[in-house]
Amino acid sequence: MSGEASQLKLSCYIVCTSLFKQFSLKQGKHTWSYQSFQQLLPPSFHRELSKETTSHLLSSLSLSCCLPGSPTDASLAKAPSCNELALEENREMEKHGVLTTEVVSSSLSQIGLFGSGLHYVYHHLSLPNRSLTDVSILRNYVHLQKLELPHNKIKDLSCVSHMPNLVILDASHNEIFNFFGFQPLKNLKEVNLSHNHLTKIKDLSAYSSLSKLELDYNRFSEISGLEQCCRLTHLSLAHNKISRISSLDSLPLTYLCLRGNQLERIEGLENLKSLQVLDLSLNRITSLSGLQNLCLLGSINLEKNLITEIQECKHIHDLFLLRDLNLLGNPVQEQEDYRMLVVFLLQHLAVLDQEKVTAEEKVSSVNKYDPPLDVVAARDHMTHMVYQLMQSQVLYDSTLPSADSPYPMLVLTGPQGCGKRELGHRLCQEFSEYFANGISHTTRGPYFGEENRIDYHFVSEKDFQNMIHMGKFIQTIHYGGHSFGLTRDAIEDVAREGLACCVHMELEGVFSLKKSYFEPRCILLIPTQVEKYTGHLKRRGLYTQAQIDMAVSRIELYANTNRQRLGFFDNVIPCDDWEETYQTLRQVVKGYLLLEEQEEGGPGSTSTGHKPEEKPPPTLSRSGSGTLMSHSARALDPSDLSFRHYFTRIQAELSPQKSPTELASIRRREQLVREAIVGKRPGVYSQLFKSSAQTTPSSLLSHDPGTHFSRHSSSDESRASSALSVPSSAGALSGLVDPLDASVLGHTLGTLKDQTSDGPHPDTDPLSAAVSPSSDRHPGSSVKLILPPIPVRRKTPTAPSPAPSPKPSPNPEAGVGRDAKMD
Ligand SMILES: Nc1ncnc2c1ncn2[C@@H]1O[C@H](COP(=O)(O)OP(=O)(O)OP(=O)(O)O)[C@@H](O)[C@H]1O
Repeated sequence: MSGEASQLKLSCYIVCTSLFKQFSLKQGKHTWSYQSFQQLLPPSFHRELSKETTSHLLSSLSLSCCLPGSPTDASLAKAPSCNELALEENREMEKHGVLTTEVVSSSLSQIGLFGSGLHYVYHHLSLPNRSLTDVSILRNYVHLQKLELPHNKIKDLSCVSHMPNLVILDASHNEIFNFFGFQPLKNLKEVNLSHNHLTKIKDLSAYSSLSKLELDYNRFSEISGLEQCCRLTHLSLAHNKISRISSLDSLPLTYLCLRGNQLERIEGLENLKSLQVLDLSLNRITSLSGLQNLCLLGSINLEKNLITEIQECKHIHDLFLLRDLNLLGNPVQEQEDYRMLVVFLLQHLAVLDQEKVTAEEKVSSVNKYDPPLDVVAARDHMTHMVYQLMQSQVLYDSTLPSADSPYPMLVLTGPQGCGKRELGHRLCQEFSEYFANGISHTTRGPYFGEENRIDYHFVSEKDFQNMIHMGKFIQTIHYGGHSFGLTRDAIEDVAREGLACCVHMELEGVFSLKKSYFEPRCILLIPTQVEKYTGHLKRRGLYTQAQIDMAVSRIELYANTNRQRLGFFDNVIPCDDWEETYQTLRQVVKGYLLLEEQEEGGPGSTSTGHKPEEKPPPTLSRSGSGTLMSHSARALDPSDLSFRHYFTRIQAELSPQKSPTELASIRRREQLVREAIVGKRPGVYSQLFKSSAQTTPSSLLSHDPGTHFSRHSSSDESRASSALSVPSSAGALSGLVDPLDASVLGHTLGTLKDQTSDGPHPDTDPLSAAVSPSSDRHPGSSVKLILPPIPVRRKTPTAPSPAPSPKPSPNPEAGVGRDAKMD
């Protein structure tokens, strides 16, 4: 048959069937003759529609037909009486739930699909809610593709065996006992047998096209027989009696519903890599374990189960496509902060417990449970500002911020135990004319060999809290279960000596300190050989494994900060070898102090190179109580020009370099001040002087938010310029110190971690090569150095030596708890 001819036949077929439907609706059962059938067709079809075709069409539509040669047209005359009888009979059958051809005829529909020249007819029979018990007549409807028989009383579906083209079958809400009680149909894709009386899933391997299977509200107690359904993507077995998930392992399921069963654990789903929607509501599940591999999962319904722990969410923490989670009706909901914690743990969620997760919820959960460093610092800073403002105001004259150069501070930062404290002490000892330690307070007890007011001010938690409420602190942090904080008095003590303050602290402390009006120089000391660093921490014998892990994990935090915040650290120094680190550090500091050339200046110059007339007042002494004996009377004496020069110089040297814009601004302001003083232009500055003369001490403190902002905006600029100046300041070290390339550090740290299993190779280690100063190793640096916890000389300062190298502790016991530096 040519393509054109077959197309024509198909068209005839569509027309015939629709005519048939019209007539059967109007006239009940008819007996059709070939002629009468032809009369109904448009003339264009007459030639093409042969007797055979007509016969075939009519029989396939279950029409009783009278073709020429068999019963004649004359028989039509008798038809009405036959019909009446038949109608009566049909009514009787319908009463007993038997499906009749009339009912089928009235419900049958064909949907013609036309597209790109392809004509296709889709046979659809829908008979819902008819109280049907017997549908055996359907065996004649071999062309059916979609059969819907829901809400009837059907027990037997064997007629379906005669429908080789059937694609969709809905026999839900019936009385079927026999699971798939019909012959395998290779085209069958979707089957709904929900709400029946099925008890056992039989082997469905012959139903090779099956993709959707709904078996809710039956009596299944186990899942089986589906193993070979290699196209099954949608499976629903809600409200059965299933107590174990099994036999689903190899299926390409994207949707699985096991709502309302008797499941106690999630199992057997590990390999359902395509699963996107999972409904396990109304079960007895206690843990989310078993879901961790389902990386395409977007929706999980666990409503009304027995999940009690929020920590269970860790099992689905890495499901990055998960958007919808329902834990309504689980005991876990009773827990405090439940919603915020879940939102925090599952940041990708868009809907939790049927309620949209807002961006605000996500931000506040992060700020609460894992606040970014900026947030921690801002909170800390705000707390201390508020408490300070609540006190009667004291004028801290020594550290009072000046318009041009802030009070000089040097911060050594890096992960715990990286040696920054000892390095700071040694630095203050060597450069005692410039620096003294700013001593923090802590609530932790002293380690063996540590001394109160030298290593820390050791205080109780209660005292620490009182001090916070008294507005004593500039910044505090909570680290390793203890509180640490730097007081304004600690800095003021140093400043009154006319010295710059050197402090050591963790990264959060630096962030917080930088929020205050202080603009510290900040040096990052970072371990680059993780194994060596870990070994060093272990040897100290002070830390638990968890503390060591935390310290090690924070290396990445420092490296990231260095990578992401250009200029945050003024210098980065690897600290794998204590002696080398110190040599690098002192060179960096000498670079800050511009001491290089003067040191080379010949026999007349001092160890640190400053000119005799610029030397500050005599070396520091301590009172018996351990506090610094103040020289502040002399130091702050405005008539003492030598100090003023010295102090201004230190300030200038330690403060970050000014950008051309800042310098221009300063010059403009100086000009205005000069003019105001000589009475030339009584402009803005005379007003400023007037108001500042009238200001209360509190407004003189930089707590004034306005002051803060203006200073910070300028300080940001200057910090940016200081960032740019890092290479140049390192360059000033005549090639001794290579400024660390942040990207190299980040990269090499990663590489290093990979290498740790093989153990570090200090000599060939590319990381060491990348970050270590280009200077040769200090003589003796390979010797295992044993430092006393506190260098003895720090307590009774003597004249600084050029490069005091750490010596073994005179008291061997002093080394306990503070073992050799990283060798
Ligand atoms: N005021 C402060 N602000 C922020 N961090 C601080 C402060 N004081 C101390 N720290 C830091 O807290 C961490 C814990 O201090 P602790 O004295 O217990 O460390 P440690 O074990 O002695 O190691 P380290 O040798 O690094 O000081 C250290 O990294 C320390 O530098």
